[in-house]
Amino acid sequence: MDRRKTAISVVLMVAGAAAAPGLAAGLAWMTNAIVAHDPGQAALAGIVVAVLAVMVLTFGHFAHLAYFELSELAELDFDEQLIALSNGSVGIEHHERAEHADALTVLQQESRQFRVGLEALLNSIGLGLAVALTGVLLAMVNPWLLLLPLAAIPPLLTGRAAERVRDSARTATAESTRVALNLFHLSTSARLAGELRVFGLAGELRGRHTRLWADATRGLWRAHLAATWIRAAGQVIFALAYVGAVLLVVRDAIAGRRSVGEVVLVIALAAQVNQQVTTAVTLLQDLQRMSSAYRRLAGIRDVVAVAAHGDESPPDRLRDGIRLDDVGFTYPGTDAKVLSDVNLHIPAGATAAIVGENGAGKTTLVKLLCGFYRPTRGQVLIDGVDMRRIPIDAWRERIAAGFQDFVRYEFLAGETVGVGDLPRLDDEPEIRAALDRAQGSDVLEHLDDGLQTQLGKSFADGVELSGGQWQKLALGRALMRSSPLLLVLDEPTSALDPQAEHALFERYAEQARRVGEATGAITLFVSHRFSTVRMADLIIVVQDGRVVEVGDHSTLAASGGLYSELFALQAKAYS
Ligand SMILES: Nc1ncnc2c1ncn2[C@@H]1O[C@H](COP(=O)(O)OP(=O)(O)OP(=O)(O)O)[C@@H](O)[C@H]1O
Repeated sequence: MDRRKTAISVVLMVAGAAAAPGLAAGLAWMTNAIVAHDPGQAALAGIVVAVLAVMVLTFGHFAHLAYFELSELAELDFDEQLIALSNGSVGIEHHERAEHADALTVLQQESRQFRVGLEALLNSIGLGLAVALTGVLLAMVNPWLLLLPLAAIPPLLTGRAAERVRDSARTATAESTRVALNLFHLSTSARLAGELRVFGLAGELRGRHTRLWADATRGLWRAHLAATWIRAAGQVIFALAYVGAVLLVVRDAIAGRRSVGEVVLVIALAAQVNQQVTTAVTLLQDLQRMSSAYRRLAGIRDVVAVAAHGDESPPDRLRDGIRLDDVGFTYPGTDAKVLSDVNLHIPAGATAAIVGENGAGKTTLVKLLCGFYRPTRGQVLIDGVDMRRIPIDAWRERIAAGFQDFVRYEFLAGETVGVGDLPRLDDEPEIRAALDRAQGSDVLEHLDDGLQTQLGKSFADGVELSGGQWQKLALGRALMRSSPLLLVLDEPTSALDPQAEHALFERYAEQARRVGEATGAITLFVSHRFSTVRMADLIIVVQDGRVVEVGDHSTLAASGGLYSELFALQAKAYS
């Protein structure tokens, strides 16, 4: 930040604000000189008035130019804090809470408020000086006139009350706004355009979007209306005081106790007090909005800042493996038990597959192992140590993961893979090796600049990939870390055809077993394809949130249980 620019802006603003009461005094001087038929004094006063008028009219704008950069930085800083807080938590539980989502929505909308609030803070310095000068000049004419600024208190109070009304309306309408924004995103995303056309959903989504905005707007409009009445009541009180002040001086002037210049001075100053009050109310609102935005930010920070406590380090290598001891789980804000009575041992070095029907709880199990959520019952033991005792950041450094709903990072192709292990972001040989392990090297053949190709439609020359190609890069990213204790693959190959998935896992499982023998690393994958699942050392069958069968393919296939049923169904479908 440029300190010189900030200093210049403060000086310009203070000078511009102080010039306003000076202008009133200059007008009084000029009027008296004219009444006294003194052309020299009148001309001099005229020049002073003109200069002050120019200062009043222009300095504020120049000051704004200078502190523009400062406001930009404030807004940027706010956005960065919001991004950091959105991703800075240990788990992701708070993302499920409606009040957290509401606070985030309001904050996203209020981002500009930090710029405005900062400008308000700077402007209040100038305003404070102008109010002080105005007070001194008024007191010089008649100390009773000092009561005039007191009449400014009711509008200030009503202004605050009005802003509170508007703020609670913003919170109350946050959900509608959030859902409407989501619909807007759905309706304008290029990726989803095809599906919307096929189902002819554009009109339906637009209709829902319009209804939600209308709901939100109605709520906000009612609050604005109430706020306007509240504010007007305060302004009326001030207007009465203004009329009283002018009458007081006019009466004195008629009685010959005041000069015409003093009448002009009081009229001009009283008008300025009115304006100062209006400005103060606006500034106060801006400051109030900024402070409530900061309060919300602090609230989010509290929710997010669940300390990454724990006094145990993750083991260098797994010896026993991972155990789930009587684990149960319910998503925050819901009542339904998604996992119950899960008792499971995944031995060190194993390649394990989780199978089960849609909604059985497979991904939830994976999320608990990644530490996104804590079990609501029981414990997850890593080599006998309760996972709660291992700082989650340290645990995450030792896991790697590929998810079905992976992220399409619009980076250079190499970086898209390299972010899987940030210290090796640009390590081309490692990136190529990871892609090779993911059997994704063929993606590079379609890219003119290989790993240096810019991906993504946000860039004019960015290359768009197919779903399967994006997924291969995501899988490469999951395989970037060289020595994770746990590699989780939650349907990361769903966009590949079954043969390709089978080939990939066959090769991968072999490597995983070799690495697993050396480091005890566990590979855990979720797949609906039994041709892949059958390769696992251990198959975990989940049904309605419970682990109902555990074993290898041949044992489970022969047992006549759920696994053999599902396996037979799929085998029949393919034959
Ligand atoms: N964030 C969430 N909040 C509340 N409930 C959830 C959440 N995510 C999943 N659920 C519920 O938990 C249950 C298990 O979901 P989960 O995603 O673990 O199933 P899954 O076995 O991985 O299914 P699929 O094969 O369809 O991916 C489902 O009933 C689902 O509705």
